[in-house]
Amino acid sequence: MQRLPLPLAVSIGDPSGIGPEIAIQAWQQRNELRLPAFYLLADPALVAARSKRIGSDVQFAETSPEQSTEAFAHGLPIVALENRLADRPGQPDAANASGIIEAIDRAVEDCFSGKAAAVVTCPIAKKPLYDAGFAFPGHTEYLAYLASQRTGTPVTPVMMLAGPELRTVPVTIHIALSDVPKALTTELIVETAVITARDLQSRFGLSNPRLAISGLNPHAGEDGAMGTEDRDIVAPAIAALKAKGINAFGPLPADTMFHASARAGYDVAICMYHDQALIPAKALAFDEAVNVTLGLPFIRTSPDHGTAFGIAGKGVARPDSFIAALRLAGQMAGSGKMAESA
Ligand SMILES: NC(=O)c1ccc[n+]([C@@H]2O[C@H](COP(=O)([O-])OP(=O)(O)OC[C@H]3O[C@@H](n4cnc5c(N)ncnc54)[C@H](O)[C@@H]3O)[C@@H](O)[C@H]2O)c1
Ligand SMILES: N[C@H](C(=O)O)[C@H](O)COP(=O)(O)O
Repeated sequence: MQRLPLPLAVSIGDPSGIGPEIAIQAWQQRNELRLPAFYLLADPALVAARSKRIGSDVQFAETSPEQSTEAFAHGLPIVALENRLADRPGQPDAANASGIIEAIDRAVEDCFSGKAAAVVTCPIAKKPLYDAGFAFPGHTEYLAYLASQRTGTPVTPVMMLAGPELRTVPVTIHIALSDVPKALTTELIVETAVITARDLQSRFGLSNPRLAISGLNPHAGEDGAMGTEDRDIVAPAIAALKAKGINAFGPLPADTMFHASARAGYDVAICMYHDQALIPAKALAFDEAVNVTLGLPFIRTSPDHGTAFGIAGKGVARPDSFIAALRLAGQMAGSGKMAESA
């Protein structure tokens, strides 16, 4: 008997966002797009209610991770959460936090226990989770926490946005812009770049990845005339990376490193703060880019967009970035073979 590939574990994200409907749409396109098998960790009642709301005739298969690859052919596999989730599109509610977090926890645990090949997360909104006491800036940091709890080893996560024409990594992530200069250290840049280079080799098959390192200030500081961080913090990090044999160069002025011919010169842009990295990635490929967490002992991808509360429940959300996240997770897991559907 041929063994079926391990499925991807998809966490439902914030149920008031578009997560349920992009998962439904992706499953409906599974055959034409030859998507890897996945199951949705969710409240089945929420997914059924959202399906009805958007006028979808999707079939469901309430199942277990172990049975989900087989079930994938016939219905959207749902692995039921213990917590209930309400179908109130566009109205985030801290009362859903337990279910949102349970879905993430179980997806990670399914990877560690060999039931799933990777974690794919639907978007969460940070504020309702913070209001419920969630102490992590986002998935990226929470997944690293779960990994270090599970393995007993500290884990530093790195956020990478990966699109067809550009990969970017923010060194500092979910912090206020005013806090960036204080948080930016030579050590943090080096650690982020080392993890990025290592994972591009091991998980993306790039034997000698080229890392373009941005500056922080306009014109990368213009020799200290517009800020000293580029000279005093970023440049020493690049020297340290070169000394480790990593193909890193910069600091590059951020405004001129993303045009087409500049992009041809590197495999990833290491940027100093969130928007410096995410604006070019999303501007170039909002419907195709994928958020990947590097540095984890398991694979995690996510669409590049958020909860899109304004369009949730209307049936107009595009599933493309989520589909790209499924595909990339499948490729990274090396499944190669896609689950055949009936
Ligand atoms: N992976 C994640 O969990 C993740 C990623 C990004 C943002 N967020 C969170 O999402 C929330 C909302 O963030 P935001 O408003 O800045 O960004 P957003 O991506 O949710 O929405 C930005 C704009 O793009 C549109 N849009 C987003 N996804 C779309 C899709 N699939 N199809 C069609 N249109 C789409 C929205 O309607 C909106 O106009 C925030 O709380 C943020 O923290 C979560
Ligand atoms: N910074 C990400 C983005 O804007 O796409 C997003 O908030 C997701 O972060 P997590 O994957 O850490 O939740």
